Amino acid sequence: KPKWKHHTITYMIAKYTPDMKREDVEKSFQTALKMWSDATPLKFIKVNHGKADIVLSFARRTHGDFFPFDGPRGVLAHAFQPGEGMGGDVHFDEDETWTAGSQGYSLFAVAAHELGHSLGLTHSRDPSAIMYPNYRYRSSTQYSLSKDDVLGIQTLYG
Ligand SMILES: CC(C)C[C@H](C(=O)NO)C(=O)N[C@@H](CC(N)=O)C(=O)NCc1cccc(N)c1
Ligand SMILES: [Ca+2]
Ligand SMILES: [Zn+2]
Ligand SMILES: [Zn+2]
Repeated sequence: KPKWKHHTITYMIAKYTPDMKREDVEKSFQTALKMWSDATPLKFIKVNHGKADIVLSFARRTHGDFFPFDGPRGVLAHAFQPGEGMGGDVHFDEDETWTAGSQGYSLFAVAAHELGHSLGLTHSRDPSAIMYPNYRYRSSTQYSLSKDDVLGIQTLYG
């Protein structure tokens, strides 16, 4: 199972969404990353240019990989498992409405799920897990990883 060999992982926001304020995009990613770093020895460092392990961006339809997005709804985002180049990167479908509130899709909730993939996790059958395949709105305040998520991530980086 692919995983990051180093425990300090860099991330970069290559493109923002016009749906949200920049600081809300950054806060959504920061909160999602903190959930995973709280359950592991991993540390996440934001870099603003150059190389990064995890590159986060928004795109619609065909966008330079073999996984074109599908317009509104359906696929919301995808992430590549740990590795060189595109490994770890996350793409969010710009044809969705991204939000820090509750109208549209919660960028925090989707980022938390996608970053699980970026760290090496696959989908879970546990409906309470963030790695469950289907989206469920979660506000970033009263939200934590399920036992299944913690078990999964600690198997990789425990
Ligand atoms: C086959 C994959 C490319 C599907 C894609 C996904 O799982 N990305 O990680 C995806 O966007 N799945 C949707 C399925 C759906 N529209 O309900 C999803 O919401 N995944 C993100 C998500 C967000 C928050 C929580 C959970 N459990 C899942
Ligand atoms: Ca879509
Ligand atoms: Zn993509
Ligand atoms: Zn997924």
